[in-house]
Amino acid sequence: MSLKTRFLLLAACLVLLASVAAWSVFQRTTLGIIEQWGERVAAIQVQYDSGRLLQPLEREIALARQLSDSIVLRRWARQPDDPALEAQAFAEMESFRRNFGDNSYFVALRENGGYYYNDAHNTYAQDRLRYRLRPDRPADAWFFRLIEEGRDFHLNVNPDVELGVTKLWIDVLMRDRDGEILGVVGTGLDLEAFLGEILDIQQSGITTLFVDYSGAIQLHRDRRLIDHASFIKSEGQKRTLDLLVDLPRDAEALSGIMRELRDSTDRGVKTAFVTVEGKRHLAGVAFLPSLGWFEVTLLDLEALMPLADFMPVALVFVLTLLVTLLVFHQALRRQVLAPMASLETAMRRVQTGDMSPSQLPRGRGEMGRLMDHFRTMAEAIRSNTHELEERVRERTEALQAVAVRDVLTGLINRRGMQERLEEQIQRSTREGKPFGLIWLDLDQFKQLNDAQGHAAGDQALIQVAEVLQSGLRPYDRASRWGGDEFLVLLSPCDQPTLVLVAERLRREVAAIEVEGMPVTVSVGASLTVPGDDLDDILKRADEALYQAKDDGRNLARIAV
Ligand SMILES: Nc1nc2c(ncn2[C@@H]2O[C@H](COP(=O)(O)OP(=O)(O)OP(=O)(O)O)[C@@H](O)[C@H]2O)c(=O)[nH]1
Repeated sequence: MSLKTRFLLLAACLVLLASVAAWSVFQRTTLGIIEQWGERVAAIQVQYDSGRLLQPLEREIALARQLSDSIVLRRWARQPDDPALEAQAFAEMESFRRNFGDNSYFVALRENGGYYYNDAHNTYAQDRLRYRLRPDRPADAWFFRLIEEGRDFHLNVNPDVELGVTKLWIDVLMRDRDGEILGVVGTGLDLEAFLGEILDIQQSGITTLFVDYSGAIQLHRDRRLIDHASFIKSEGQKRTLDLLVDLPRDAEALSGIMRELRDSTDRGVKTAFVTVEGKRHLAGVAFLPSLGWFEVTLLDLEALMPLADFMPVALVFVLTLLVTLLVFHQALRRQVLAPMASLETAMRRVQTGDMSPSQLPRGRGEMGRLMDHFRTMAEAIRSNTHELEERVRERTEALQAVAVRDVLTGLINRRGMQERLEEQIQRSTREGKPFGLIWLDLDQFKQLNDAQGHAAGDQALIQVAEVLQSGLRPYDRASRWGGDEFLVLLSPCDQPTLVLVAERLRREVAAIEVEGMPVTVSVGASLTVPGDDLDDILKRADEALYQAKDDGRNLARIAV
């Protein structure tokens, strides 16, 4: 796997890891924001709804209390059959009827069990005694229970059997001076109208409801959930808050909050997260001591502040990560991968022996230093290699020179002469110019060796070489062909020159004397003709030399 792939994989893994971590932090943070916001909204909503409920109710309750305190009414309650007291009481009740919000009242007397009622249309002006309350009739149980429990004030949601409507009844006990209960008075508010005013607010995601001490639902937008005449029912029969929440622990939490609020003087709002119909809700609970009720506001957090609203933030985050990855990739490519690729190419060139200077980019930091080091190293290798090559060339030339030189005489040897002859034949063929070859062989050299010793023989050879060397033109060449034989190359050359030089060389050698003994040579010379190869010319010169030997030695013979 290449470095680039590995780095990108690593970067992708890191980005992925960072994304997961960031997503979880993002979710937690947004959830935290939503929760904090929800708690504040719940508190405001609860206070707002409580205000809306209490404002109209408190007025009605105050009026009902005034009615229960009426001296006229109390006097009549003790003697309901007294027509004079009844007339006064009816007049009093009539004035209250006009003041009640629903323009209706009820008075239920303990003395005669009479239930008196008149409505907004003054329907029962002549027939206010609607019926007699009976302990054995379930519909009248509220009256007997209130008296039994001695509850001075109670709100009761219950159908009006007579009228066929459901009302929110404000029940207030009427007592005489020594506290004896005379009956129950109050008014009934049309539940539909009341709910329409207080709870039927179309605010999606917000549900407000009111529950009594025991958690039984008293007011709810969904009428089916309202628990009628809760206070006369046993625990298991009531429609309570537990029905709304999905989990038992949520119901327990809400009960706990209600207990806490009821038992403390803190009139604030307490909140808890609950699940309603599978959705997470924030429940705000407040206690309304004047009613003995609790207000519960359920906020559907997902509906009020959908997590999707935070998506642009998430999108910006993801885009930032992608841009970071891109920038990282670009930076990696520019600052590491590209210089490394150039470095690798340069190294490969050095590896293959290409020592020409490499075009490496100038870098900064570690990469720049690496480039500089490589440049210095390549330069050192280049100069060392050059020096080495130079030495090898010199040594080779020296070896070649030694290989073609005769150690004794200092002339070029047979091999050196052969090379020159090859070159000369090619040039002569190319230029069409002949060259001359003179072959010299010492006469009776064996005798000199035998008579004067080998060193004297060597001396004779050296002196002959000196004669040849000094008697030639700069572009002619003399060589020791082997033993006591010498070969002289004359180029350029013509027949007269060949004859002249061959004779001169023979004559000059003949002047040499070693250890008192004369040294002579026999000479065979030949001039090349077009088309000659080396063997042809050597053969002709050799034949001329033999001729000189045959003719008596110390003679020069020219081949024709
Ligand atoms: N001192 C010495 N003698 C050498 C050297 N190389 C060859 N010789 C001798 O040279 C002699 C050559 O003899 P030959 O060419 O056979 O005959 P020659 O005595 O010269 O007689 P001709 O050539 O017929 O006149 C031999 O005795 C060799 O030993 C050398 O480097 N130094």
